[in-house]
Amino acid sequence: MKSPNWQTAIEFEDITYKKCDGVARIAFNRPNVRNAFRPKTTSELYKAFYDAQEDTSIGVVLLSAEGPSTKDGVYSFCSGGDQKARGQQGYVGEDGMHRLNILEVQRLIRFMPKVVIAVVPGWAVGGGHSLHVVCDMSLASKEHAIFKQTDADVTSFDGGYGSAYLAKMVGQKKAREIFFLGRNYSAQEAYEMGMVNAVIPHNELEATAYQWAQEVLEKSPTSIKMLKFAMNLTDDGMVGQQVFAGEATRLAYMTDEAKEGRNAFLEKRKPNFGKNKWIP
Ligand SMILES: CC(C)(COP(=O)(O)OP(=O)(O)OC[C@H]1O[C@@H](n2cnc3c(N)ncnc32)[C@H](O)[C@@H]1OP(=O)(O)O)[C@@H](O)C(=O)NCCC(=O)NCCSC(=O)c1cc(O)c2ccccc2c1O
Repeated sequence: MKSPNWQTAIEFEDITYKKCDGVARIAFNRPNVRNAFRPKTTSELYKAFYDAQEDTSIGVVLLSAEGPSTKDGVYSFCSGGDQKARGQQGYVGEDGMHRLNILEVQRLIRFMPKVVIAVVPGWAVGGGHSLHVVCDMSLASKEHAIFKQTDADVTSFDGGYGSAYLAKMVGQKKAREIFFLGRNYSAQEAYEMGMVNAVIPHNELEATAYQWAQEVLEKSPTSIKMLKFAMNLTDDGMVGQQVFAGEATRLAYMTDEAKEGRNAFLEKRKPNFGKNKWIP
């Protein structure tokens, strides 16, 4: 398989954002601080994910990371919120506002009608760990990926997908161990507990992620979207139902029946949905 010819989609400071043949690649680009995110990072992530969501040629997004660190050669996916940017009520951006806007990024990943794959080349820690949890699938570097939850070290707690959804993934006991002890877990251990789809030799990680994306792109876009939303639904309550039902409405709009309903209203007549339309 030929290697992807990535083209920069939008220039950012804290992330890179590229596209190639139906795949978008969004990558953290602060490797010297283990790819910690500050408000600028999260706002750039949001813009990139939103662009990928709106681009009808894109079916899969890879959430990856640049690296390694030029200081010590260590690879990281993301080490969570930048503790230097942390203020009293959140993470403080250039506008002085205190925000927790990584949660908006999480929701975009969760609800976008496309597959998001976390490509974990190194440390996935704190809010960075939660990000891989919320992605649809995770691939991890055999040699360098390390999973760790430090929320309870720094008086933070992702009480949503980062913990409760993780517990659905790895089981209650294991999720509590991950958060309560804050230990390091290798890619293999993460795979064995069910939070990583595959452990990949480091130098094959990006190519494998691109290959997985190409396999997804061969499938029916409608099936993939409805399957993602169906699997989300049971954990997302009424919002999950709303997202799934929104797509069901779109499918209904595409029928002759829906066109007749709309046309009848516009033509100020009674709709004629025809006979024998009550399919069992
Ligand atoms: C990730 C580490 C385990 C790596 O350890 P290692 O020994 O390899 O590296 P160093 O510790 O020496 O780090 C190298 C270099 O990077 C800087 N750095 C690393 N992580 C961060 C960070 N998160 N913020 C700022 N800076 C960071 C470090 O200071 C070094 O800089 P030098 O200048 O000294 O070279 C280890 O680094 C580590 O444990 N990092 C902290 C992990 C952490 O606690 N993250 C925050 C968790 S809370 C969170 O992420 C979070 C954010 C949200 O917005 C939320 C919103 C709503 C709910 C919950 C949220 C949430 O939980």
